[in-house]
Amino acid sequence: MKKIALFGYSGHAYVVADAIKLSGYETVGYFERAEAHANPYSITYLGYEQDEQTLLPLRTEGIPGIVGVGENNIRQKVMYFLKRQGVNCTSVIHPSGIVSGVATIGEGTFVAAGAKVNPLAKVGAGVILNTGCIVEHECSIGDFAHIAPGAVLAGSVSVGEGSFVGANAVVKQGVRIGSKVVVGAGAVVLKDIPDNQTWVGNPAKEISK
Ligand SMILES: CC(=O)SCCNC(=O)CCNC(=O)[C@H](O)C(C)(C)COP(=O)(O)OP(=O)(O)OC[C@H]1O[C@@H](n2cnc3c(N)ncnc32)[C@H](O)[C@@H]1OP(=O)(O)O
Repeated sequence: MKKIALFGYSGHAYVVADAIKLSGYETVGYFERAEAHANPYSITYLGYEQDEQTLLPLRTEGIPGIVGVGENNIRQKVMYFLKRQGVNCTSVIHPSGIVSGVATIGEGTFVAAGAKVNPLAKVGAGVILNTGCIVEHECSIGDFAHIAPGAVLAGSVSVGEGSFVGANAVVKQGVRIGSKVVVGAGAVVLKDIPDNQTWVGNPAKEISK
């Protein structure tokens, strides 16, 4: 059975833990700053990844990890740290997630239950494709982005690095969303969005942060 380590153990990490279990991996344990009070998956606590030696068993045995942190910046920082420490991240796809055979998914990317990734989509590293989202044909999603539950990206949409597309948002075909953008829940995005902006509503418009 393939082994994997989980980084983070709350909220989003529970969703990842569920998918890991259903995907037939053996979770060797979780890493967190301190042992979690709740342990719904009865996973062994392996320590804080920043403490020397805690990652040694993963390095020695070549066991990959996945970072179960919803916040894009933090997920990126932890993944970069792990890479520097010689620990690779791997993607996890829930058994009910559907990824086209001609789509690509980067390392450490999580595809949640019911998410669909259609042909020729290119999904970067450390991305969250959350529950039931749709990434249509030829979309391009930058590293460390998060497509929230139920969001729909129509054909050939691009989403920049570190951007967040909120729950049930809809993005019209061909629209280009920049980096570090926030699209609010339920937004309907009809126009390109420059980097670092927050857009909400239908039709979506910018709000100042
Ligand atoms: C598994 C998971 O849980 S994944 C996470 C899923 N969560 C989501 O999708 C939530 C996404 N977040 C949002 O939609 C947030 O409201 C944000 C990020 C867009 C804005 O949050 P904030 O910066 O805190 O803005 P704030 O709540 O102060 O609202 C600012 C204004 O925008 C409006 N607004 C905020 N969000 C939305 C929205 N989604 N749609 C329409 N209007 C909105 C507010 O009503 C407010 O308007 P007002 O100034 O006229 O009163």
